[in-house]
Amino acid sequence: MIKIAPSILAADFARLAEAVQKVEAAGASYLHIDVMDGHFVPNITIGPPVIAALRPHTRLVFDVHLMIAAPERYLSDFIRAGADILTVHAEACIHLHRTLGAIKMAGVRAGVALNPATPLTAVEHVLDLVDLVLVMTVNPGFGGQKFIKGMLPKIAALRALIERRGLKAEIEVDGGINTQTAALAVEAGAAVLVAGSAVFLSDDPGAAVRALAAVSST
Ligand SMILES: O=C(CO)[C@@H](O)[C@H](O)COP(=O)(O)O
Ligand SMILES: [Fe+2]
Repeated sequence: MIKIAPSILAADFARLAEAVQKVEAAGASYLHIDVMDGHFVPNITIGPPVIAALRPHTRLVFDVHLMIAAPERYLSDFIRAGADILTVHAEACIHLHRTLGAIKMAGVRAGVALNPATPLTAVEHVLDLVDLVLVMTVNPGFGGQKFIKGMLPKIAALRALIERRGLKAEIEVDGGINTQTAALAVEAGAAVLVAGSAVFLSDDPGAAVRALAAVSST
């Protein structure tokens, strides 16, 4: 089963609870929350207080994508705020193995993300530690960018590697996902689709979630 993870980056920040309830009712699995610090990426978004404020409004799994430098400094703040999955960038962690171990030790799911230019070898030695690998299909920092098709072979190679090693990590794709690119990503091996603009900039976010789920299962 393919999972849909709407990204609130494209939602109206003044009406987040309402936006989240719409996608939950439409059958979304995860709520993708993009945290940016203005250092690791050239943009600043939200932090733990906004996540904590949203937590009582939904039962969706909070899939927190940390686009921040040295994320190990803030793991406990995000867990306390309500994160269920904490994904750190391989490029942002000097001690990636230690950071992923700390996330698991804290009792939440661990994810590792890869920028488009980062090869799979960067996560080869931590794959057994993670619940999720996030393959960025745009350069992180902004919503509304164009899907990079050159990432499809990377997704396929990751899928093969995970299967060959008998691991359970989910492959999540993030950036430029719409009904067309969703089909390509799923065909390559993705199991979780993040979508911001395609969901929250549409007139009917619930219908957009259902459309993505329908495309990806055909
Ligand atoms: O992490 C990011 C961007 O850095 C994403 O999660 C975006 O929020 C996806 O937005 P769309 O490309 O779907 O508009
Ligand atoms: Fe993201």
